[in-house]
Amino acid sequence: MTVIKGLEGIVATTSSISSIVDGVLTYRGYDIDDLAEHASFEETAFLLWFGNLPATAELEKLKRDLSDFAAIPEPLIAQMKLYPKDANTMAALRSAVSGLALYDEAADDMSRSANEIKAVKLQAQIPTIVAALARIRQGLEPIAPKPGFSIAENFLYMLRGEQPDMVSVKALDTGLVLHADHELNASTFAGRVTVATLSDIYSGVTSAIGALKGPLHGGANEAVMRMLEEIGSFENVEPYIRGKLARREKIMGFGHRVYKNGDPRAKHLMKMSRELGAMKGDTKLYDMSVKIEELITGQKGLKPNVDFYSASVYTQLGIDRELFTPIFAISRVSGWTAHILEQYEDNRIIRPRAEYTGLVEQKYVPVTER
Ligand SMILES: CC(=O)SCCNC(=O)CCNC(=O)[C@H](O)C(C)(C)COP(=O)(O)OP(=O)(O)OC[C@H]1O[C@@H](n2cnc3c(N)ncnc32)[C@H](O)[C@@H]1OP(=O)(O)O
Ligand SMILES: O=C([O-])CC(=O)C(=O)O
Repeated sequence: MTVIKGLEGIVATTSSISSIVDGVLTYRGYDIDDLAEHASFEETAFLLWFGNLPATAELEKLKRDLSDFAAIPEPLIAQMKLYPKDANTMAALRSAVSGLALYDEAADDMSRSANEIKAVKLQAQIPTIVAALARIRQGLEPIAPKPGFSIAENFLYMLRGEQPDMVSVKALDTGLVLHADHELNASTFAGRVTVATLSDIYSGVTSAIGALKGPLHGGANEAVMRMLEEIGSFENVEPYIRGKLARREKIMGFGHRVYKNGDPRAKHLMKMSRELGAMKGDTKLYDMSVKIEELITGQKGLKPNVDFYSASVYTQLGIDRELFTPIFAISRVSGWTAHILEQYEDNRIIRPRAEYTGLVEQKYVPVTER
């Protein structure tokens, strides 16, 4: 047996949802640069689920469905109020999404049409859950979703309790487009492994949230912000980063399993970070981030990934760092569910092998003789 640690370079499935070839990311054949510039998140989700950009009537129907499904069950809100206020937000999200299944009578209906509806429902309800968790943590009442708002607008509205400004809505919407799917990343793979046992879509998304939480994956965006806070000032960037490199510690938000010459999403987030800073008249976070990039790329040859500049973007939108990875989940649930639907279409249980390296030929000894 040849063991490839971390399955690097192993092709584990075919997929027609997104691809990364020569550093170019596409969703259903559309370049991410084109989508980031022109598409809304709702159009992007439709594209991932159904394989084509929606016509006007299809997009309007999807928006209506997302609005209609956005409310979450009252008993779930009551349960969320019982979670410890200082619980990890991704752990709370993982519990709440698992809980959603209990209130969906069609949770175990494995027909394509029922699963498509559940994909749209999960997409609609996860932003409501994240906003409710954020408010409950602050001792505030959750705010009900507003019909007719986009996902980005509704999320900021439910978080802040007031109509969000259009610059913030556009920035968040673009962020959601950029994070929506990414081939066979760890959380998508976790979701596909789960549903390949013919378990339900809620189980798949719950597994995926658990995998996204880790700091080597989606959790890196929160870790980047923690690092920026620890550094504190532009002047401290260089000594801080040099110290980390000397101790051979990882710098969060840098490096990637697939991209070796840079993540095509990072430049969009970098631009957004610069523009938001300039608009607010405070470019400190952007300037610090650029300096970190200079040092890491110069010294290690590592480039920023999608998580690096998203930290300063979200902070400049007034969002707490505990919500960064949940926001990633708000976007990525579109990709996870597209992959889950694809897995069901042509399923085989995913069950690789392990090379055994443990003890052999052990003889049982009764407990009293050990
Ligand atoms: C949405 C996303 O999931 S994007 C990724 C988010 N994660 C992060 O930003 C966390 C920081 N980055 C990392 O830990 C890694 O680069 C990963 C997890 C993204 C990729 O991991 P792998 O493909 O296994 O790369 P691996 O860890 O083997 O790195 C190769 C070399 O680069 C080094 N390296 C990789 N990333 C970093 C980093 N961020 N800081 C310092 N060194 C790094 C490794 O230490 C290793 O060096 P070595 O060969 O001397 O041991
Ligand atoms: O693909 C990966 O390994 C991680 C990543 O960038 C993502 O999930 O967006």
